[in-house]
Amino acid sequence: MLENLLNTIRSPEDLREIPEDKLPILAQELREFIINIVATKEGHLGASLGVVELTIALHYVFDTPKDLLVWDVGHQAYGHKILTGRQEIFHTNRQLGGISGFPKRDESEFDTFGVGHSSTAISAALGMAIASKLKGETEKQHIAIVGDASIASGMAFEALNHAGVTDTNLLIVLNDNAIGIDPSVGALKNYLTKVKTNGEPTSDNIFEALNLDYTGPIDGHDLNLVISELKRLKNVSGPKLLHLITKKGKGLRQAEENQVVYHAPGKFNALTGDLNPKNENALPPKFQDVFGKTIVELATTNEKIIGITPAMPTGSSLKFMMDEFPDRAFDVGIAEQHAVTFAAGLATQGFTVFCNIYSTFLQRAYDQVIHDVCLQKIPVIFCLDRAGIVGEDGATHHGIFDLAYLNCIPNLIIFAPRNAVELRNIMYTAVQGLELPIFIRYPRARGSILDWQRTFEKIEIGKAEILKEGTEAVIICLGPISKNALAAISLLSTEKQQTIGCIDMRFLKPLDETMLHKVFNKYNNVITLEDGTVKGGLGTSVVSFAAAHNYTAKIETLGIQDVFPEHGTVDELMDMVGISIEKIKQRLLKS
Ligand SMILES: Cc1ncc(C[n+]2csc(CCOP(=O)(O)OP(=O)(O)O)c2C)c(N)n1
Ligand SMILES: CC(=O)[C@@H](O)[C@H](O)COP(=O)(O)O
Ligand SMILES: [Mg+2]
Repeated sequence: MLENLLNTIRSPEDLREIPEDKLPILAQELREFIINIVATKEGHLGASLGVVELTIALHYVFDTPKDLLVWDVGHQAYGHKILTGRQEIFHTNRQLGGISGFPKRDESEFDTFGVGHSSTAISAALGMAIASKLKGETEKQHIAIVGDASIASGMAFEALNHAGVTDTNLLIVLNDNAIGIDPSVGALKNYLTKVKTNGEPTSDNIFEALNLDYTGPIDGHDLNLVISELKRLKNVSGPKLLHLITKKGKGLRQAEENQVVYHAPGKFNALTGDLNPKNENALPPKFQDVFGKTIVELATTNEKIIGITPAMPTGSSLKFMMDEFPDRAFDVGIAEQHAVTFAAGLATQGFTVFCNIYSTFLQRAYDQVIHDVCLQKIPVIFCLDRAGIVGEDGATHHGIFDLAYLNCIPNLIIFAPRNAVELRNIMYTAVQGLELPIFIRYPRARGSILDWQRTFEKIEIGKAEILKEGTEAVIICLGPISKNALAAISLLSTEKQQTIGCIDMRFLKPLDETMLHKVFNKYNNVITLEDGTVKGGLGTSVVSFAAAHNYTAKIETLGIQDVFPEHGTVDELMDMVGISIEKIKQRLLKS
């Protein structure tokens, strides 16, 4: 029987007024609240459902916001948001102008650290703990809540290694549900499974070996037990780790049974838990599926082909290859740095390696790209999914920096396929052998071609394509965003349309200089268009080219201008940054 306890909570102070024996009722209400909103507004589901008891217990026991909670990734922090004053606006989660899907410092004083990318929480909380020590705030508690997949990442290990030699009020809560987005992998996962199976820590406890005070494993859904352990640990000095066993998706049958899908299920029926029916058969495929199916097709006839993903088999669709060729497809866990150098190592031994990483997560492995791949001209084939604006995940997840951060590195090729056929053909081309590493970037989107599985054709490296001739002005685009340019042109009067040309550069590197000479010899009005940051990307390259060759055409650069776009739909955000069809049309009317 529910008691509307949740409605009485505007801050954790209200929560602390509730008698402990009533908290399980609150847990049920909080779960229902999350389910009801995510069912219609979408977002991450399973992770937040799994930490409902932990979230209540943390805010019940600790004096938040004075005590500092740091959620790792933050996709599991919906309950935290709801209990910390955001219940009434939670329905705006991940929508334009609404609250962020992740903890964010300028959203609430309870959000102590901005997150989205994984495995940062222990470092951040340790930093806060050392700061408190230096400031003499000896009573202050610092708690990092980190998942089993995220703790296996290099950054988390680095932080554990440091934490173990400090004398700080640091508590690491390991929320172990044995899964990331996809099932967790690796030797640490096997170790944690052993600990769980035995029901007690092994004699060679890995955390104790790192000098952490280890407690667990305990049932993370036993609210009273979690509360009593947190109360006890509050009085234990030094760095400590509490190992909780939880179930991702807890409380919604389908989410418990199908944890991968219900990580972020889209819309579903809040009462039954069933996913809303989708008819995707008649739609062109997502770029990720073109990658996933094409790599299987290529690997079927070429046993040198290897596929790698750092923890995103489903999101990247490498799972198709993992099912078909398990010996040649690797999920290395949340380990982007390792994925890049591992790929390079394999490639030195004659393998043809596809390393698929979301554009935003490749930021983690920048040194590996420079030092382990490009400097040595190792021809790894990188597929950067989720390039450009990704939508509701927002600022932490947009893949808008890759063009700029790759453009300045020597010895690489950067290609943006305009459609599924080009993605397929560049993968085929890369398998034939390239002298340099290639970075193939594509968006979180569907293509536009239904019959995309055509006979493979080789793509000429560094060749741009004229999509439309004009007379006065030209839009120089990069890859899929050319769709917006062509659509914008088509909205103009027939006469105006004839004046505007459109070119898809396709390759940011090598830049098709022959094409650019033609452009600057023909047009006085040049517009560049990209779905990444202009600074350092296509816009910068075209401006530099013009300057180097003394061309005097007027150049305007459309793209993301020195801002972090927030969350919203892709269309809304493209409009805000000036690269939607409508905004391009408005710009063309001025040409
Ligand atoms: C650096 C980085 N790589 C990949 C991701 C994508 N990602 C988000 S959540 C997640 C799984 C996290 O698993 P875990 O830490 O066990 O938390 P759970 O979802 O099980 O609560 C992954 C791989 C990310 N956010 N950051
Ligand atoms: C929290 C996180 O980083 C992932 O869950 C991410 O939201 C996945 O993005 P896609 O939905 O684009 O696969
Ligand atoms: Mg997990």
